[in-house]
Amino acid sequence: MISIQGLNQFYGESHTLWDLDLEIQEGQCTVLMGRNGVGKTTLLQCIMGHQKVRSGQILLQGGQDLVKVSVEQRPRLGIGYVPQGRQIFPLMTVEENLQIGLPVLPRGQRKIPEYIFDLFPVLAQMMNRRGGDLSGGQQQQLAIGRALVVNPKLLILDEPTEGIQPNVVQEIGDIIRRLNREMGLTVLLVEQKLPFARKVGDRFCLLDRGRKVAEGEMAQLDEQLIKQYLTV
Ligand SMILES: Nc1ncnc2c1ncn2[C@@H]1O[C@H](COP(=O)(O)OP(=O)(O)OP(=O)(O)O)[C@@H](O)[C@H]1O
Repeated sequence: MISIQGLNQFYGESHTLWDLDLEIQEGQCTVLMGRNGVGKTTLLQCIMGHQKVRSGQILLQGGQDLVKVSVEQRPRLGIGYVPQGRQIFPLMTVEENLQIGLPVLPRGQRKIPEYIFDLFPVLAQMMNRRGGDLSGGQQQQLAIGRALVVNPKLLILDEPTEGIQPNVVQEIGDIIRRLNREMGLTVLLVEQKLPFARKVGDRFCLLDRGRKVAEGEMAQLDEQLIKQYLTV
């Protein structure tokens, strides 16, 4: 679905991503893992166009290079993004937060899809409440709902369980699995919690200091890799 080839990224003089290659396979849920500060968020931001890439390619199926596509165009290519920290607009209502993605859709199709309310009934109940009044878990559901408004084929999530109560974490895991396995969305997510990664992920990719150090089927993520690259 997406083929990342030879990606290098810098913050000023600081070389952050090094010659990164990664294949995001269609229909799979890939979990990007690694300790704090290894470059996971930066990689997602490069895919979304929020960070500039120094060299390398991010190829879509069909060969289009995302690096050459403007930030505004990327959601139109079927990519939904749930950023770290959710980025809900606190003074806007739930409905207005959801509507933000609508201009991406062709005229005549600019309607919040009903299935979003089937997935997250709480959003239907709280349509007129302000985003800032929602709990952390509800805001995360809103952030995922907002990303789904553009009818993505690829859903990218940056630490969707960060700062969320355990019962809601479970619910969000179930929803990501449904989106991936029942509705066929390809998923790429950053996740630090190992049980959650194992539950939702088909594949893992481990980063260390901006380089890919291991990848494979989730079952191949063994104790040695965990000790070497994940435990602190
Ligand atoms: N806007 C920025 N300007 C300069 N340096 C940055 C910027 N954002 C991140 N960095 C640095 O780049 C490196 C990679 O950060 P990044 O946030 O991508 O890592 P991460 O693996 O997502 O970490 P975390 O798990 O803590 O979110 C870190 O050393 C970080 O300090």
